[in-house]
Amino acid sequence: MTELHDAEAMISDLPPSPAVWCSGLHKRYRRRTAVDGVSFTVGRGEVMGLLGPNGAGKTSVIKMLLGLVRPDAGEVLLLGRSARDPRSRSRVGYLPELFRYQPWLTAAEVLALHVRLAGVAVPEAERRECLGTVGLADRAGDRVGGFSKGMQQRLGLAVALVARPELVVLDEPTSALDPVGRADVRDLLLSLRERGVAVLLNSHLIGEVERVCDRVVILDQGRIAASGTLPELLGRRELRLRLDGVGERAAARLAAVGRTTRSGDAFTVVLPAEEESGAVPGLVADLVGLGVRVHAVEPVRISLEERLLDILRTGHDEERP
Ligand SMILES: Nc1ncnc2c1ncn2[C@@H]1O[C@H](COP(=O)(O)OP(=O)(O)OP(=O)(O)O)[C@@H](O)[C@H]1O
Repeated sequence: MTELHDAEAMISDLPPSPAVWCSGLHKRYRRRTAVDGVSFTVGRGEVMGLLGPNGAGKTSVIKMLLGLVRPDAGEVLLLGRSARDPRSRSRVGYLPELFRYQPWLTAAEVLALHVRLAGVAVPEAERRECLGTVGLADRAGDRVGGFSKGMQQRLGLAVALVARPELVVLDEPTSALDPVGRADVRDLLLSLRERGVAVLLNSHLIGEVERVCDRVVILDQGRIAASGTLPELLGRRELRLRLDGVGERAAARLAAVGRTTRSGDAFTVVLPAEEESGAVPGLVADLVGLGVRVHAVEPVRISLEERLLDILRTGHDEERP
């Protein structure tokens, strides 16, 4: 008995298992490899963004995580349990990319149905509040068949949230929403994080991902092209210059600072991570000394969109080993 209590005490002292843990996921559809060795974790209370071009494998990964598509290889644990275990599934909320709800049911009935399916007791007042959170408070008694696409997506969000999930997986949750609806979803994601709910968000709206996500995984052709926290991914700074009269020695001086690209008189130099505060004034002084005319100098931190395009163009994340 004491030993059992000791074991329970030891387990309760352990940090909670990640919301999502997956390792070596592979999926082929006939000859086409859709997902090729994808591994990542989503911590409890973490908002993680999945980014990548059309066909990169994002939805396939999500479906494998949720047990909706069987991986050819790889392992998945949701909330510390197998993805097929009903005990983990009942604590996961999911909004699919292509959503459709029973058109003959009212919004309130759809929520009641999903609460029953999840096997969780959620009082009616709480279900109504959930509809209010997604802006459907006054449509609870209306049939879903008469809802606009955006309203159906809002209902889908309510379905994903209503059974008090510990992990919420949202596949393009704002694709049908108006700008106000998008801003509402952003607030919703932040409030989920505050409550310790983990979120996996697949979205093409990079600005949205940049605002709400703690960490990002970038998929390209079924593989992880880059991943990290936003500061890790965006930590890179660049120096943008407009110069004329750049000869060989000046070009070499620019290249000595970092990788340099040129488009006409516009030069972009990647600044090293451990850039000394004197590096930029020193460079400008040297360029002037080499006869270069300096029209503009602007150090910038790149946006997630620029970073994403850069990673997808070069095929890998040059910042990381
Ligand atoms: N059921 C299927 N049968 C055959 N091929 C599939 C199937 N589902 C996905 N694929 C293929 O797998 C690849 C990845 O598709 P997936 O839907 O996972 O990409 P995605 O990153 O979610 O794309 P998007 O941003 O366009 O939604 C694509 O080449 C797609 O054609």
